[in-house]
Amino acid sequence: MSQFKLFGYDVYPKTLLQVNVWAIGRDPNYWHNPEEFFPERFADGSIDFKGQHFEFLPFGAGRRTCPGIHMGIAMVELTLANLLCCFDWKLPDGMKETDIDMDEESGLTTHKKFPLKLIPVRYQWPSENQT
Ligand code: HEM
Repeated sequence: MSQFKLFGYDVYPKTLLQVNVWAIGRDPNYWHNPEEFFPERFADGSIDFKGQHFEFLPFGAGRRTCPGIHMGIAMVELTLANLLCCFDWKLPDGMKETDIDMDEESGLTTHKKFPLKLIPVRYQWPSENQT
């Protein structure tokens, strides 16, 4: 790769560029209330996570995109689906939804700063009540 200019900056061969996808994913020019935890924002939209929509790149994009994308999605979906299918979830006594702290820990991967504490209540399938 030869030297080129990007937004007025000279980029030299062998320069390591890091794309700040964290900031892109919170850019108010592209996201309504970006800091709000609102997964429903994806429900009716056309934006997905496969690297074609540059405002949302959890798996990167292009030639170095994550090769484990399908395994990653399967693991997350399977785990979440089982947790939601087998249990109802309630907050500990005295805690409200607005008390949930969504702050993040910084690091190579993002973790919640304070663990989510929920109480699982085993879901009773209608067929289990039949004797
Ligand atoms: C939800 C789960 C996962 C997420 C969010 C994720 C995310 C990412 C991201 C953002 C990158 C960097 C892409 C880039 O530089 O543009 C990456 C790279 C990579 N991921 Fe994943 N990943 C996940 C699961 C997995 C799994 C399950 C595997 C393997 C079994 C895997 C293997 C890799 C490898 C080998 C790379 C380096 C690719 C390269 O540099 O050419 N990932 N991943």
